[in-house]
Amino acid sequence: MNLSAELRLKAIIDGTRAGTWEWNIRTGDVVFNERWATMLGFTLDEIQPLSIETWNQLCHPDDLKRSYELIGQHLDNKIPFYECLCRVRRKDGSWCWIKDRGMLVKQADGTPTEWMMGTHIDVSSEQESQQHFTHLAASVPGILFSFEMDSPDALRFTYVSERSYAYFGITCTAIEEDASAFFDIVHPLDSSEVHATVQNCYRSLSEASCQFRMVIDGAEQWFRAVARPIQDPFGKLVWHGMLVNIDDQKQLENTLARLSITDELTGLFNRRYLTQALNDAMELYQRYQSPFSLISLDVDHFKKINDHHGHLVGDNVLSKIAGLMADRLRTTDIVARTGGEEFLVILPNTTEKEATQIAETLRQMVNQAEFLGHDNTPFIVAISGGVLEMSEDIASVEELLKRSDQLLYEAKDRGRNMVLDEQTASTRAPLHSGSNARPHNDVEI
Ligand SMILES: Nc1nc2c(ncn2[C@@H]2O[C@H](COP(=O)(O)OP(=O)(O)OP(=O)(O)O)[C@@H](O)[C@H]2O)c(=O)[nH]1
Repeated sequence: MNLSAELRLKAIIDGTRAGTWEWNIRTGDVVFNERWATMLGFTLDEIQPLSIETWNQLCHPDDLKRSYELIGQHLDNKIPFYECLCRVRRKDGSWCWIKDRGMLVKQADGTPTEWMMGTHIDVSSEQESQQHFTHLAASVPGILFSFEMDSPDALRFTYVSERSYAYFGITCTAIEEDASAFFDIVHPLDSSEVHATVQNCYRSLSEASCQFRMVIDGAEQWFRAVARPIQDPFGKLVWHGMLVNIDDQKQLENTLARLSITDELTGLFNRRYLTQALNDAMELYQRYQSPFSLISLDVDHFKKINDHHGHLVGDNVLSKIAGLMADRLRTTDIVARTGGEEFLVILPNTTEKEATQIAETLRQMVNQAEFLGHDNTPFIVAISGGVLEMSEDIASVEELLKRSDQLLYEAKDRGRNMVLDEQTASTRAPLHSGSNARPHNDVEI
């Protein structure tokens, strides 16, 4: 085809719907094409006379400043092309986004002319979509992200919303440049779970979610991440998802979990937890013969304490006994208030002899402690106990509890303020001689 260069250039410019500009950087003269004017809602005639001032008036001042800086860099040969995104005022007063591109025109031998030439392309709709997305990402209560994986161990974040800085103090750019900026602050105890989820994403190609802790400024915070793969227009799988801070929800869950196993009055474990712990201990015993002992304790004549001093003092007695027990016992022991004035203690790796000694110490501690009545008069409290070591002839938790209760009732029958284990019960001799026993509740009150 034998078309002139001028015709071909015009066809290309018309086809791309580009506005064109030519600017004499010395005189300030400019030439715009008709498309340039219609892009902004004008006709060329309407904006005569044309000069660089026409552009200076229509371009947003902030963008104009940036534009001249970039042109300066181009004229100083620091950048090969000039390119800037500018807001430009339309005839109706609204703003449009213009992608402004151009360069200094040079002679065939490379000598610079006085002219810069380039194009203006209206990119408002792309820019508005981008702005909408940025605003949306800033307003969702979490961090939006996209990632790709060439292998299960090569995850690359292709997008992270700006909230990453508010959440982690790490910019989205830093995470996009190097995913380890994110993975490095995953809590060490949760990092294998996070990596397993990532590997699962790679293998299953389906939606994945994971809850984990991040260590931010030395403090743990819980997050939940959900991601699902979507095929991009080039056929590549890209995971898109959101990371939400669930710390409040986790705190609440932990509080509820703690409350569900805690006795409100004493802060010790409750019967529900103890039953579970006894089942676990029994299983360990049956599988690995891991020994343990059980102590049942009950406050003597507690009804009289309540009746005489009132329920509040009764509550204080229970709390004080709980405190004495918690102080004396090991952290590996499980201490529970299992009923009104009943306590149970599981002692792992403890023989009956050792457990009986511990129960006896508890009995003495309670019996020697000073309790104060409603009128601040001191009174004495006694407890009785039954001690039993788990053995092969005990078939179930129920049987274990029944046998330790029997020992406790026998201690009550024999006069209270004493501890009995299977051996002492069979010899019918109470463990304490009575010499170190202080007067009993029913005597005192
Ligand atoms: N203050 C207080 N009293 C409670 C609580 N739970 C149960 N009680 C009371 O504890 C008392 C237990 O009485 P009993 O079962 O007769 O036992 P006891 O008086 O200690 O007699 P023995 O065990 O035979 O020595 C009852 O009066 C219950 O109302 C509690 O949480 N706080």
